[in-house]
Parts: sequence; structure tokens; C-alpha cells
Amino acid sequence: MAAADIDPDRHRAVLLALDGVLADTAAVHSAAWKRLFDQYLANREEDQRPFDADDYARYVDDRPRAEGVIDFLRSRGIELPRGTPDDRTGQDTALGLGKLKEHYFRDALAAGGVRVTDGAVELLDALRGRNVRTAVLSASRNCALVLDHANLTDRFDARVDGIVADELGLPGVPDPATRLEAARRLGVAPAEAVAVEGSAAGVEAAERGGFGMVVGVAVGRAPVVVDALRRITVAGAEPGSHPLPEIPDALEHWNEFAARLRAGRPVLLLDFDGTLAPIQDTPDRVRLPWGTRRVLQELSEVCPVAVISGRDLDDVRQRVRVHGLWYGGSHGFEIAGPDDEYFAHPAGEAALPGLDEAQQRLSAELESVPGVLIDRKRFALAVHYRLVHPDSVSHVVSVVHEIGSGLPSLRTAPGRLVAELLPDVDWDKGHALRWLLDHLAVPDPLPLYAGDDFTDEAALRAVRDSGVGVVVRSTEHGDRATWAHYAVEDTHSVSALLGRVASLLRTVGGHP
Ligand SMILES: O=P(O)(O)OC[C@H]1O[C@H](O[C@H]2O[C@H](CO)[C@@H](O)[C@H](O)[C@H]2O)[C@H](O)[C@@H](O)[C@@H]1O
Repeated sequence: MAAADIDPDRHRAVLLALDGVLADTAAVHSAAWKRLFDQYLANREEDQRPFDADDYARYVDDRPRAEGVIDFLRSRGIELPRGTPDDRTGQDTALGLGKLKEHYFRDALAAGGVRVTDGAVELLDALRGRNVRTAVLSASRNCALVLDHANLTDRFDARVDGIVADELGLPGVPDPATRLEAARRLGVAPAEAVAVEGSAAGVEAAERGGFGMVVGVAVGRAPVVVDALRRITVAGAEPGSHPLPEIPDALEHWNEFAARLRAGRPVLLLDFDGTLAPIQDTPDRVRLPWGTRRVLQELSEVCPVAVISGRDLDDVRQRVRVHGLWYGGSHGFEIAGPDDEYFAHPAGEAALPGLDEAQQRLSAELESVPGVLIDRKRFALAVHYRLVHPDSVSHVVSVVHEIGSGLPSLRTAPGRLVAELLPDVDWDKGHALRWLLDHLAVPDPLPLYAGDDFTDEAALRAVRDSGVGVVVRSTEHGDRATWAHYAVEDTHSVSALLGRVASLLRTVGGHP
């Protein structure tokens, strides 16, 4: 089965035709034309055969309305004058009947809506998730209305429709003018963009416009042909994640948030830096705010609480200093419980020689770069570049990658102005979270995870279907895709949210 893969590293934008690609508008138009013509023919003496699918394709599809009226009625032996734009709706002229068709189209849309193509929403989400800009194209002046009925209005960065084309005097397809205008509005060169078309004329327009990739959905003569929209994939996109700026605020949606918590027995799993404690220029300056410590203490009395951090286990334990909590260090490679429970992932031990060697080599190679901080945790190693001059950052990051890729026991992971080396196994904060849930064996658990960084996404993904995920907005990577259900502005808001959770749990003894 033919497929098309959009590669966000090469394709900065995607233009998508609305009609026949994103939505089945033809069904709505066809219903409106049929109502108009069948009703009209019933009152005439000439050929009264009802309007059918062949008539739609032959006389009216993708054609100016008045021309469609004239040509179809001529096929039934009726000659109608074109009329003028001032003609009444339903008047016996092509323009008068065209107005009535428009009326019926809106009726049909209001009554039955419009069917959105399978895979359309998922594709648009995937593109957004990878920061690929999108434009919707339609020759129709009803484009905005259709998008509204299809709940697609907010999913595009640009729209070039019949209204825009009329205002700018742009010719329709196969002329490339509307496609080029969309690329201009998205701020990309056509060669950097993909056009997804649903008609031969659209394909020709995109090819003439010099678009980087032209995909035809069930259009045989396109350079890339797919039989259905869902065959178009986006490299590196994870279906189900969403752009962080679009995630609703947890405090503003508190009632809904609380209702989710009521679905089980909450287990709180929290990241440390950037979530519980505000980010500082250097890791040693970080302090847990007094109010947050008090809330954690309160929470630990009503439900299990774990802090899962990229820091060393002892480091995070000392900075939080709340008894009764579980702690995870080195991104969950090491876990300790309140009653001396202890777990270390075997791959952590196995990676120790690699981490030691990486530490030595990184210290030697980066010694001369001002601002670099090498932060060794038991089972991980962070190279901080928050204080490094921007001109030297790519050098620092590439040295970490080079050294990491030369040591088979290690892998690299990005973070907030930090590049980390971790044991190269399938273990992350998501696995640590599941390990904790298994170990805690809370009946009917409802995991609530909060985090701010890339490494938190594994845990946010782990609670996506069975818990609640909260992401803390940040200036670094703040527009990435996230698995979180809700967002909060900063660490103060995390503290406020946890305070509300504590009150909720206190009133019902730990199970809202
Ligand atoms: O999982 P976390 O608890 O969020 O730990 C992730 C890393 O956090 C720390 O680095 C980050 O915070 C620093 C202090 O605010 C900041 O200077 C740095 O730029 C951030 O990346 C910590 O030092 C790392 O070891 C953790 O892996």
C-alpha cells in the first residue's frame, strides 16, 4: 500500500486541500444540488430525470456555480439566462438558482455537518507536534463555515479559500497562485513545503508551483500517490502527543482535574528540578521552596508520594527532605523507599565503567570551555551548558554525543540546557513509575505525574491512559509535543495545584 512520509527536518510546512482531502464536502454539495435541481425539474415539462452522481461529476463539481446551473439544465433541455448578482434567491436565472443552492448547502451543513476524513485530525496533530506549519486550501467561499462545522478551525496557520482568492484576484487551480499564496502566508519557500491534493488540477497547480513534495490522495497522476489520507505519516511524530502551548491549564480546569483524580486512589509521582523547585543557573543553588515542602509533607500523610529526579539519589533526597516519600535518582535507575527499600537497575552497575571513562574524557575535552559544568550522578552524567556562551554550545553538545556514542554502555539524552549520558537500556522515568506502582500495589491506583523536561515525557506517556499528567511550561523547548493532559505555568503553580490536591484528599481520607 503506497504511503507518504513527511519529514519535518526537510518539510517546514504542509498545504492540505479541504475538499475531498480533509473533509467530504462533496457529499454536502451534492445533497444541496440534488435538492435544488430535483425540485426545479419537478415543476418543468422537460426531462425530469433526477439529478445523480454522474451529473454532479460532469456538470457542477469544482466549477463556478452559475456555469454548473446553466450546463446541467441545458442537459435536461432547459436554457436559462445567467442573470445578475442582484437576482433574488431562487429566481429563474443561473445566479438566482445558484443563490438557492448556497442556501441549501448551508441547510445541509447545519443539518448533517460534514464528515471529516479518517486520519485528518491525527495528521494535523502529528504535524503540529513536530512544529510543521499547516495551511488549508479551498476554492469555496464556504471554507471557514465548513471548517467550523468540522471542528477544524484552529488547526491551521493559514487559510487560502474562495474569499481570499476573490480579494486578491487569484486564478483557481491548475494555476499555482493559491498554493503560492499559502506558502507565502506560512513564511516558507514552496520547495520546503508539501502539498496534499485531492484533484488532478490541484496536483498540477502544486507541481507548477515547485512544491518540495506533491501528494495526491487517490489522484493517479500525482508524483506521490496514497489511497487514503491516513497513509500519510510524519517522521518522528508520536500519535497521541500534543503541542505543549495548546495544553489546558490545570488550575483553570480544576473541577475537571479533580474529577479525573476521583477515578481512583491517587499516587503522586513528581519531578524535582523545574517542577517542584525553580530552575537556577547552577544545580547547587536549587532549593525546594518552603511552602512546597509543607505541601509534600501533607500529601505524604494521605497518599503515596515519590520524587523521581535526574539528580543523584542522595542529592534529591537531601534537597527535598520530606520523610515518608519514595525517591528516584539518576532518572529512575536508582529508587529508595521510606522504609529502606532499595532498587538499582542492573544496567546502572554495568554502565559504571563507561560513566567513569566518559567523565574523565569530558572533563579533559571540555575543561577549557568557560561555563561547562559536569555533574556526575551515580548512574548518569550531566553536562550543563546554561552558562556556556551560545557560540560554544554546539561544540559542547557534539563532544557529549561523540564520547557517548563511542561507549556502547551509554546513550545520550537531552534536557533543559543539559546533555546527559545514561545507561543504554530501555529504562527511563516511565519504567521507574511503573516499577513504583507495581511495588506500592495500591488498589485501583490513579497515578498523577508532574514534570517539565524531555526526560519526564516517558512518565507522562506512562500515565496518559490511566492517570493524570501535568507538564510545567518552560522557556526551553516550551513548544515541544507532550503527553501531558494539563499544564501549569511554573513551579509556584505546581505548589498551588498540589495544595489543592492535598485539600481534596484530606477531606476524604486519601481517596476522593
Ligand atoms: O529530573 P529532574 O529532577 O528535573 O532533573 C533533571 C536535571 O535537573 C538539573 O538540571 C536542571 O536544573 C538545573 C538547576 O536549576 C539547571 O541549571 C539545569 O540547566 C537544568 O537542566 C540537574 O542538575 C540535573 O542533574 C538533572 O538531570
